[in-house]
This record gives sequence, C-alpha cells and structure tokens, in this order.
Amino acid sequence: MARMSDRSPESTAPHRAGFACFVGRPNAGKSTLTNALVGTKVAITSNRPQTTRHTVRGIVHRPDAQLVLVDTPGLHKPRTLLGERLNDVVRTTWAEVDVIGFCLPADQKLGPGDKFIAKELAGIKKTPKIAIITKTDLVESKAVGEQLIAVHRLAEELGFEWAEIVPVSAVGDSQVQLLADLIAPLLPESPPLYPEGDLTDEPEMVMVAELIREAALEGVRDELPHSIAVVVEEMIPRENRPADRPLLDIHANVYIERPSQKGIIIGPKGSRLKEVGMKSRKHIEALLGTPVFLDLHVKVAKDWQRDPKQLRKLGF
Ligand SMILES: Nc1nc2c(ncn2[C@@H]2O[C@H](COP(=O)(O)OP(=O)(O)OP(=O)(O)O)[C@@H](O)[C@H]2O)c(=O)[nH]1
Repeated sequence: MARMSDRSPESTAPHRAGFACFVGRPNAGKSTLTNALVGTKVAITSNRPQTTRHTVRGIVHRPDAQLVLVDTPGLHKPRTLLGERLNDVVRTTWAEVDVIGFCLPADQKLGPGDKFIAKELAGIKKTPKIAIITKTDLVESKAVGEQLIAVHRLAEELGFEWAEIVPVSAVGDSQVQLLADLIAPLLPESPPLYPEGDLTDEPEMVMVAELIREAALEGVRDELPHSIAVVVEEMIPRENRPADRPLLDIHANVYIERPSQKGIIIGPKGSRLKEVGMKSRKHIEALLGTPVFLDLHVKVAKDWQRDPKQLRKLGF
C-alpha cells in the first residue's frame, strides 16, 4: 500500500550497493556470466577448468544499484598447496559477500561436485543464495525445467531455500538482465562503492598477467594444464615519445615448473612465444587503450605450485 502513494518506485527507492560472487564447479560458466553482466572482458574465461586464479571484480553500474562481482576460483578437492589456498580464498569470499550466485550448467546433471558446494552453501546461513541455471542455450526448455526442479530439491534436502532460481544464457544473452534485477534488491542500502566508469579494481598488472597467461595456455592446455604462472615485472611509458604516439613497455615473465616445458611454450625457433606475445599484446592494448611493447621471458620456477615462497612471489 505504501507503494501506491510513492511518486514512482524509481525516484523513492533507496540506492543499493554491495558484493556478489558466483560459485560453482569448474566450467560452470561463472566468468562468462560475469563478463555478460559487466559488458566487457574483465574475467578470464576458458573452456578448461580452473582458469580463474585471481579474484577479479566486475562492477555493474545501474541507476538504482551498484553490483560488485567478485569472481572466485572453483572450490575443488585440494591436491596441492595452491589448491588449498584457492579453497580458502573461496570460503573467505563467501562469508563476506551480500549475495551468492550458485552456477549450475543446464547441460549437465547435478553431480557430487555440485552437492559438495551446496553443502558448504547450506552452512552460510545469513547470505541469500541464488541458484543460476547457466548455458540454457545448450538444451531444450524441458531439460531446463527438470534442472530447476532438481536444483530446488537439492536445497530442500540440505534444509535451506534459494532466494531465487533463475535460468540464464550468458552466450545467448538471455535473462542476464533479469539476474541483475533479482540481485539488486538483495544488496544493502548504500551509495555507490566505486566511481562510475570503474569496471574492475583488479590492479592493471594482474589483469595484464592474466591476459598473457590465457594466451600462453591456448593450444597447450593438455600438456601444461596448471603449470603456467605469469608475473608482470614492470609497465613503464617509453621515454621521448611524441605525445600523440605513446608506447608502454611491459616486461613479463612466464613461469613454468620444469625445464622440459620450456620447449612447449617457446616453440620451434621461438615461434610459439612470438604468437603468444602478439595475441596477448592485442588484448592488452584493448584493455589499456595504448600501444604496447611486450617483452616476454620464459623462466623455470621449479614446482612452484608446491612451494609457499614461490607461491607468494607469484601472487597466490
Ligand atoms: N553455450 C554456452 N556456453 C557457455 C555459456 N557460459 C559459458 N559457456 C562456456 O563454458 C565454458 C566455461 O565457461 P567459464 O565462464 O570459463 O566457466 P567458469 O565457471 O568461470 O570456469 P572456471 O574458471 O574453470 O571455474 C567456456 O567454454 C564458455 O564459453 C553459455 O551461456 N552458453
């Protein structure tokens, strides 16, 4: 009733702002959904699991709300120190956000991985949880319906309720906007947390490193699944350039775990590394909006995934 006397819901509704994160098993479509919501490429996607190593935030600016998306790596059975650290990052993130979106691909039956995550979610009582059925473009609507029921039951069995269940397709741009509409009212009343125009608060160097890593993994994922780390050592504007022709020098190291992997990355006569450089340079230039000179070096950091000192150095 109160609403009836309002001049318009838009003008009187309080502004809301807060954090949301998408969780789900590897390859569930979290990064792609983040990109679709934010409208620009900020998180790194791949068709291989566990590419999202760093917490990347995309920011959705709306007149009524500001939604800060925290993209976390998938929770998985830890086999290495890196795996354990990643799981800790995920849990800490979950406890801090205002809304959790649980991504479940429409084209796959619920499995032990989903149940494992759902059980963890059940333990986080206060935070509203939205179930997001992703990749709906891959299946018929009947299968989406069946997945909706299965997902509803999953929460029921674990003694909690979803704040919403929403089917989306990030690739087909279906219901992505609706998802933002459903998340917005769940955020606390607050002025915007970030200035308009900000898409991410991830340091540029980290994003540049991710773009290089993505290019370096292209085509060799089977041989080097999780063995590549990239560190940007420096980014400095080239001196004595005319004002209308700036150039940014970027020096980065590509770390691998064993000397035997060097050849795979570098390729015959350095051809592959050259290609990695060219590809990632294009993306970096698009991201930073300036011409770039990219200097890549391949280094061996022995067993970096298992060594706490190396992990710290590589930013984990
Ligand atoms: N057809 C279709 N494919 C999708 C959709 N969303 C994501 N994908 C594909 O699914 C794969 C995994 O998507 P990501 O967004 O990288 O998944 P993720 O959950 O972030 O994966 P991790 O980083 O491994 O945790 C990629 O090949 C995407 O192109 C969608 O809506 N429709």
